[in-house]
Amino acid sequence: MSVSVETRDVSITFGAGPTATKVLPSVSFSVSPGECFGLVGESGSGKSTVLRCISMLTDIWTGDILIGGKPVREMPLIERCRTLQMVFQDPYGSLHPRQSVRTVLSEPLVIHKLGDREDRMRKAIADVGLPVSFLDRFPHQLSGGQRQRVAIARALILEPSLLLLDEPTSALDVSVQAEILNLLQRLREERGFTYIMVTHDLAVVDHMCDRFAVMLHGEITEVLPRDAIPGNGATHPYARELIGASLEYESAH
Ligand SMILES: Nc1ncnc2c1ncn2[C@@H]1O[C@H](COP(=O)(O)OP(=O)(O)OP(=O)(O)O)[C@@H](O)[C@H]1O
Repeated sequence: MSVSVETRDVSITFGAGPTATKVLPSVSFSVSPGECFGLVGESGSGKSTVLRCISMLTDIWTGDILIGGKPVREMPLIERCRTLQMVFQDPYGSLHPRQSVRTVLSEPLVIHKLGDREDRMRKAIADVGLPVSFLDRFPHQLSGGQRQRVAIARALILEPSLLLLDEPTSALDVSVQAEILNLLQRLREERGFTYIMVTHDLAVVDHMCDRFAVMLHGEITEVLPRDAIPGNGATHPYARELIGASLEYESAH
């Protein structure tokens, strides 16, 4: 259940005329099947936009995005949903307050006309470490970490190969962040998922990612292996500065 991802010269401009903003001038990177690839960089550098392009949440980009060698634009919606899923930062905003966990998890199964719904939902909820009784809970009856587990279960229920993770732990308490990262790590080991993970936290990259791209003003300055973090092996000045600041912060805490 692994898939490769390739972006080639992906570019996106929001707006038109004098207010047009080129948010991504040209982004190219490759992710191997089963790899966890991080996207880091300052706020507004375009990290989430890259995920939105890959997932086709926005489709006004130019260039090529291939998933398992197939252009994502040519994938029918149904196939795309069963290949890739996204997990967002804010588990409060991403779950409908009036929908029970059962409704949240059953919706994709109904849309995709999949059978054995109860079994699939029970498996998904157990896979994210929650009791089956939680299927009958509503979001307000869940903690932030439990909500994020439900959001991950929703992403898993169609058994995708690629998860796009947009700061999946940054809205959570520090103690809960590690639990969610460990859950994501375990799921990747068990299922061989490919992950592309946006984060502003290099400690998260160090914990989770095989390689990571450092973005600045919509461009990738450098792609580095995780083990470039401890000795600050970056060569681009901005990437060196980012890693240096993170190492300084870590040593002071
Ligand atoms: N739909 C849109 N219309 C206009 N501008 C947009 C749109 N979406 C994103 N942008 C702009 O694109 C830039 C990049 O945004 P993006 O959310 O990708 O950055 P980011 O690196 O993920 O930031 P953060 O870490 O703060 O989430 C920002 O300047 C943002 O204002």
